[in-house]
Amino acid sequence: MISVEAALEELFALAPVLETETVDLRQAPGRVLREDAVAARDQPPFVASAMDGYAVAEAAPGDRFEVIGTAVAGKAFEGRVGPGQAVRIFTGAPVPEGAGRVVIQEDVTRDGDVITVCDAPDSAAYLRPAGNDFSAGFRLAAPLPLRPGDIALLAAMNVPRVAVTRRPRVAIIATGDELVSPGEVPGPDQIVASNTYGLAALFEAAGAEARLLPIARDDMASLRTVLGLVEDADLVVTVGGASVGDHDLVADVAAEMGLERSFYKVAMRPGKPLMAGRLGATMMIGLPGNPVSAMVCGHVFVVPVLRAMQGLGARPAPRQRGPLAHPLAANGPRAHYMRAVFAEGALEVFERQDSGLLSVFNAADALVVRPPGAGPLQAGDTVEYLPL
Ligand SMILES: Nc1nc2c(c(=O)[nH]1)N[C@H]1C(S)=C(S)[C@@H](COP(=O)(O)OP(=O)(O)OC[C@H]3O[C@@H](n4cnc5c(N)ncnc54)[C@H](O)[C@@H]3O)O[C@H]1N2
Ligand code: MOO
Repeated sequence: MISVEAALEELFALAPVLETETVDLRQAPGRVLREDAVAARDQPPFVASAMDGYAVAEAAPGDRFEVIGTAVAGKAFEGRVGPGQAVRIFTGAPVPEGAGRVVIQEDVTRDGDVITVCDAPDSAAYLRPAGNDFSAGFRLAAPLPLRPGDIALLAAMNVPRVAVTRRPRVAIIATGDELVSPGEVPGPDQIVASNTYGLAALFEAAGAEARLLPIARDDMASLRTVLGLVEDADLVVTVGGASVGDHDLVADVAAEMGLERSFYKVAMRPGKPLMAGRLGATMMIGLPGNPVSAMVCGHVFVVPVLRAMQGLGARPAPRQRGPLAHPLAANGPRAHYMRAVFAEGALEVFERQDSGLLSVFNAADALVVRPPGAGPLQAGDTVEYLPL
């Protein structure tokens, strides 16, 4: 049995960094930028008005100006504003030459082509200098997982296509005679496969392309057949059949198919019977079948692997620190990832930690991490946790 940290190192060693591809900005959200993107021009490219009003050289209370033209967003006023003159201007319009400020329309009265500034005008200039947001040469540095704000910025930079990592292709295999797919009618001894669906969602949120293969039955031939469908996946994730029971066949079949095993069994709870290796060109991770074990291992191991594959570096899932709401007993020899919820800023660890309880996992905001052999804790003590 190896530690969680050692298992992660082994997994990173198995995970290739995938090649890049160029995609349109609309296909880029959630992808990992792999080459710096550079702005070709300033934004705004000209001095722009920040408000609707009148562009003037300068203004004092009671000043009068003759309105000599109009500047709108998309069409500048071609000319100069001289002393005693004003240009009607709208938000986003280029500020005409000679103008030193914009007086907002709320601060003037207008009579025909003459405006008069009120007694106490707003003193702000309401000019946005050229390059106020960013200048030509501004760069978004890779590697970077692209969030909605990055997409907006790239569009403003006039970068229509970006180099991103190809999505990792993950094939997911559920194993077990007891399983049917959601929507099927289970027999009296059967249950509905769940964690593979949750894992597919988790992997997709981490940037992967997830494919659910048919459920493998608890016999070697069926497992062999389904493992044969993995095709061009970068990673195959099996679920269940990983433990010591007579029907836990994944390790045997994978070995027979040429698996070079990196490790089997990790000192953690839940998730002990975790396995990993290389099957031909494909990385393989065997997750335990208990629904919560599979999901916890998805967060702790598979998502960091998917991030590494996308060029984000070999790093464990980021942890945070927070106070406990109540005392916690000493931990055993395996790292314990405990389902917990935030209540008034403190972490409440659920009483029920059985790895079959998806409803509890789903109610959790956090996995409180208890290191192997950690001593008892008091209410208010700080613990590390993985946000969910
Ligand atoms: N004698 C021992 N028994 C067990 C040990 C052990 O060390 N000695 N380990 C326990 C631990 S810890 C876990 S975790 C499980 C892992 O077992 P497997 O990975 O072999 O998983 P299965 O036996 O196939 O299934 C366990 C459980 O999960 C349900 N399951 C499986 N796949 C799915 C799925 N896709 N969706 C929903 N539920 C699924 C399955 O029906 C079982 O109830 O072993 C313990 N036993
Ligand atoms: O590893 Mo098992 O996951 O403790 O339930």
